[in-house]
Amino acid sequence: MKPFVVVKCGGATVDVLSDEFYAHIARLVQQGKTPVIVHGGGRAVNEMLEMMHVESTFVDGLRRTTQDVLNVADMVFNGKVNPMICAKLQEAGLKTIGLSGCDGPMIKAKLLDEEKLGLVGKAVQIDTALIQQVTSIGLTPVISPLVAGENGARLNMNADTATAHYAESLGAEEVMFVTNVPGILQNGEVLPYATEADIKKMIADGTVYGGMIPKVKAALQVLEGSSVQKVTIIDGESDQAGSGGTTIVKSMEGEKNEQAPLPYL
Ligand SMILES: Nc1ncnc2c1ncn2[C@@H]1O[C@H](COP(=O)(O)OP(=O)(O)O)[C@@H](O)[C@H]1O
Ligand SMILES: CC(=O)N[C@@H](CCC(=O)OP(=O)(O)O)C(=O)O
Repeated sequence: MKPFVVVKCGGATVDVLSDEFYAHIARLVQQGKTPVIVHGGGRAVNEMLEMMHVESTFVDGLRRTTQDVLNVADMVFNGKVNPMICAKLQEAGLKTIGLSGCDGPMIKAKLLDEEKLGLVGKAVQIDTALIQQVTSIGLTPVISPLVAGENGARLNMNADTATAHYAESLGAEEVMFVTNVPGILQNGEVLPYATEADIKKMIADGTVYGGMIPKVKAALQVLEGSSVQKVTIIDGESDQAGSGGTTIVKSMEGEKNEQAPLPYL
């Protein structure tokens, strides 16, 4: 089977992803890889919520989701962002299928912490057979971050977290978190590498905050006991899409990436 490369398109950058980004995804297919696109859309949801005068707040980078917020999020993710990414990938020469975690369902979830976060899901069962099936007939799946709750309910899930679940379940080779910054920044500089210990320290001292928190946690989750060999946080707006950024590694000993890093810091 062709190796899966899971690419998360962040909502902070999704409207302005460079043509080079989409060309990079098309090249992955030519190179015999199977890209799976998971997208966010947090910024577009914020804009729509503001227009509709619906309030929403974040706790450690996760959106507190009321039923009204969920309805708007569903409309924006599945009615706007997902078809837009599909159309761009089609322009780059790929055949696509738009999905959400509710299809299949691929992700079944229970409430993570109803009091604190409302209708946000925590995965209880992940089944990526649907991804295997659609990719086997040459389609590139583009997946929005809603997941299945109980009795047909939909729940919201951070797209970075959903990405980690899909990557682990698929046994992906590589995961790329594409966002609006050129990697993890520390004192204004991009870190070429970050270990688990660095990340814990940077969350504790506030260097990593907000939407970067679920991203680095998801990055560490996929490195934990799965087949994923390379996890990067990269900028999707530049014409260098697909290269550079911060590579997340478990630790510097036993480093498995082909580009052996220099002694860290
Ligand atoms: N150390 C850091 N380095 C870079 N960005 C950071 C850092 N800490 C927090 N951030 C914030 O995280 C944001 C990316 O997360 P988010 O807005 O959720 O993006 P996305 O929509 O791509 O998931 C950046 O735009 C930046 O504001
Ligand atoms: C629970 C939760 O936080 N859900 C996110 C899902 C979208 C997302 O993760 O979008 P980004 O990629 O833009 O961050 C939200 O509603 O914003």
